[in-house]
Amino acid sequence: MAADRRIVIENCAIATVDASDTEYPDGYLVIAGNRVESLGPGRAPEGLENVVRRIDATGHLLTPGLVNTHHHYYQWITRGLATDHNLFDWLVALYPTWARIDEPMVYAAARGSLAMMARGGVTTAMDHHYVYPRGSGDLSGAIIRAAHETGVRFTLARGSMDRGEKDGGLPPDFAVEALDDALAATEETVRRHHDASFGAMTQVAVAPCSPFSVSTELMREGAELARRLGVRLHTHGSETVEEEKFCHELFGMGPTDYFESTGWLGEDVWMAHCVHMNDSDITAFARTGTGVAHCPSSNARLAAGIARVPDLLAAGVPVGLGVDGTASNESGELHTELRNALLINRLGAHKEAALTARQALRLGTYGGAQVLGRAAETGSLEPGKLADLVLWKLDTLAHASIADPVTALVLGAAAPVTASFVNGEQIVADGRLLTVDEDEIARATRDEARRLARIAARD
Ligand SMILES: Nc1nc2[nH]c(O)nc2c(=O)[nH]1
Repeated sequence: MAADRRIVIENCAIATVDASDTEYPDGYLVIAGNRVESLGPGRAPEGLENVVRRIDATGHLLTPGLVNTHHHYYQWITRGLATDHNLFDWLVALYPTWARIDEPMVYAAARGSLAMMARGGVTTAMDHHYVYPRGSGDLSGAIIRAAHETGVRFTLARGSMDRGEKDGGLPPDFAVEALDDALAATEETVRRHHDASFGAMTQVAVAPCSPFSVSTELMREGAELARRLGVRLHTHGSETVEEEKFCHELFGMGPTDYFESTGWLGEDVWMAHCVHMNDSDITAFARTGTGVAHCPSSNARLAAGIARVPDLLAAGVPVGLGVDGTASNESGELHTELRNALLINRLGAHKEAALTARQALRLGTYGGAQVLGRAAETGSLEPGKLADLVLWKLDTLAHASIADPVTALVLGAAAPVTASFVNGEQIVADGRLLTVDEDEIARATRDEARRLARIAARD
């Protein structure tokens, strides 16, 4: 894209989610090339050159694009199973099916997961993929291809499991990789796909799965690998009481102390869930700058509990939002997680003082960019940052009578996306993806879900 091609968006409310939470009830934003050039109250400045498009956004709220910080795309083809289980029982029920996935299945599932999020305003996505059956093909390559086709900014968290049942782990032995294979494949994925430059569309993180599916050696050596290669670290942590018990029994300490002992606290680390954290765990996260991916719907679906998000934020811990895998959050949408984060946290200790609508929007945008290490590039609307942004239609039956647009977005029904831009390129128009064919993806994911179910039933 030529650097000076301009798109002007006018006549909308704007929530910038900058450090001062600046908002304009009626404002404009100018995109130049792939960046936000200017924004403010009233009309755009006169005399701008190379304006290729003007969008009259009357009735809309403009926000930064949403950032998803935790997901497992392959689960798109195992949704709606083991619906009344807690985490460990759910995993034990699903591992045997997951261990049969192959490249076409993972590609289809990734396309489904990405399409669902992108049409709902996600502009930066991630996938924590940790199931790599022997001979299943280039799964990481397939996921990255799907993200590229969808047009979102993307982090692949290259996951791994090497602690099978025979080593006291939860997954069956046939579902895990050998330690050296996992490390070598992770390093190769980083070397092939990670782009460290400003505005990168693809990044890779090192992401062993969870304390009960990964050896202590893989945790330690994974951390060393990530730091040698200069990439981020991601894992599941403190999700359930069962995990806490597992850590005490096997390692003689709770999950946070275990993570610290293996090199897993730091500014380059973010962890999914973090539900069962005591005060000293929260202090350790704050002291080290470790980030959290809060997944309210999944935590409710698996009866994991309520993360202490207000305490994490008060302590200064970076917190973003996560859909989590769609086998534990069948909706697969992130914009509804803003609402769920607010509502679920009000059921916790802080009650009505838990989270405001603006804090929920910040979790889903700037907070997510922070935990993915990309806050200098995306997550807020500021001159010089990447033009990753969403126009939410709020003059609908569902929203028009709510005066405050941020409240309408967060507490109202899921708002339609009129336009979504990544890097200044439009990927959604009137709720439909411009980059991929949603109906074709729906058919492909149905077919691959059926093929996987047949193979799993046969083996
Ligand atoms: N919610 C989830 N938690 C997990 N822990 C683990 O080891 N795997 C998972 C998962 O797929 N979802």
